[in-house]
Amino acid sequence: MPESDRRPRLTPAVADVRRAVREAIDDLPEGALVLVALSGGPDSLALAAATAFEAQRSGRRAGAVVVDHGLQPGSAEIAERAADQARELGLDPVRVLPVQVAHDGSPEAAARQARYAALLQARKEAGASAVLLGHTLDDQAETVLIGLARGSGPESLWGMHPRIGFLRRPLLQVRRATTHQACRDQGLEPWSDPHNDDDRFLRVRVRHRVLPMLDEVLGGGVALALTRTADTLREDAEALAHFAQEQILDLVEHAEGGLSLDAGALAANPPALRQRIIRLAVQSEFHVALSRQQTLEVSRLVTDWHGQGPIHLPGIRVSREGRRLVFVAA
Ligand SMILES: Nc1ncnc2c1ncn2[C@@H]1O[C@H](COP(=O)(O)OP(=O)(O)OP(=O)(O)O)[C@@H](O)[C@H]1O
Repeated sequence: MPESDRRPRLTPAVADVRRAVREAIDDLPEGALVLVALSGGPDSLALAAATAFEAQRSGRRAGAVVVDHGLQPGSAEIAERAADQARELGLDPVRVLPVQVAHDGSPEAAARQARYAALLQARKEAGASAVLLGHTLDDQAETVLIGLARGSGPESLWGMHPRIGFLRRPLLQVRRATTHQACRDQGLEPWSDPHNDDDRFLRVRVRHRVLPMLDEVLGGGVALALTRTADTLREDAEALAHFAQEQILDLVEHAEGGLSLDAGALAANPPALRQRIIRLAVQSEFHVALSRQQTLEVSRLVTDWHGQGPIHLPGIRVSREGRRLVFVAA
């Protein structure tokens, strides 16, 4: 490509991606290092270019980590090519990390687990303040839709968190079309992952068939509506989690082999909060995640108690003893 075509141009797409990155790293101190998780695909390549620019502009440092899952022939070359692109963009340090992907269960889940472990380890070793991931608004919409279809509870509808621990996802409000355009505008040539067109993957079918069909039938903007819903749900859920955490400190008493909660105070809470407190108590004491059905059963010992006997959950006995709801290991 002629040198003149590679010169970064400030087009609307480039500006959008840069703005998203600027907002995502705004709270970090001068001199802080951020690492871009770079697959070489268009989303993370656009993210890398914007991060290189924004970090330099604001006196911060930006590096990149490319994980080589070793799952397909030539993966090491693909990873090296992405690393070279990152170096050309001025990112430093740039590391390629080969990982071992476990062979039991779903290969995608195993690859994801190995990737996140490697990214967080790399962050630690480099002393970086954050790792930036290239998930876009379209990825979020797909995640929400898949969660909704699986019926795996409200948590699956929250979508991906914009910030969780050291991980940040600056592009969750940016369309995939924008990152692709930003790459073209800057003369960047992303790697095209053949998996992204492989219809055997549920996510690919949702991307190529379901979302376009929903757009056609329901009118455009479905992806945006899905992500907005996820944001609202997540914010509400975070508020409930906060209140549950706060309340549990007042309601709980620890005892030999378990704990008890003040049933009267628990009953005074709205159902959503009451159920969360029950789940949180069980999770923290017994490391068990109660299903909705189990939680409702326990909740009835609080709101609908007329002397009935204990409930037996796997490894836990729950009973009502006067004003207290008692959980003991069984
Ligand atoms: N091999 C990898 N090395 C480092 N980071 C990765 C790798 N694969 C994915 N990621 C990170 O996770 C994000 C989401 O991954 P996903 O698999 O959905 O994207 P992709 O199709 O590989 O490519 P991209 O999102 O870069 O266009 C990427 O944007 C990137 O930040």
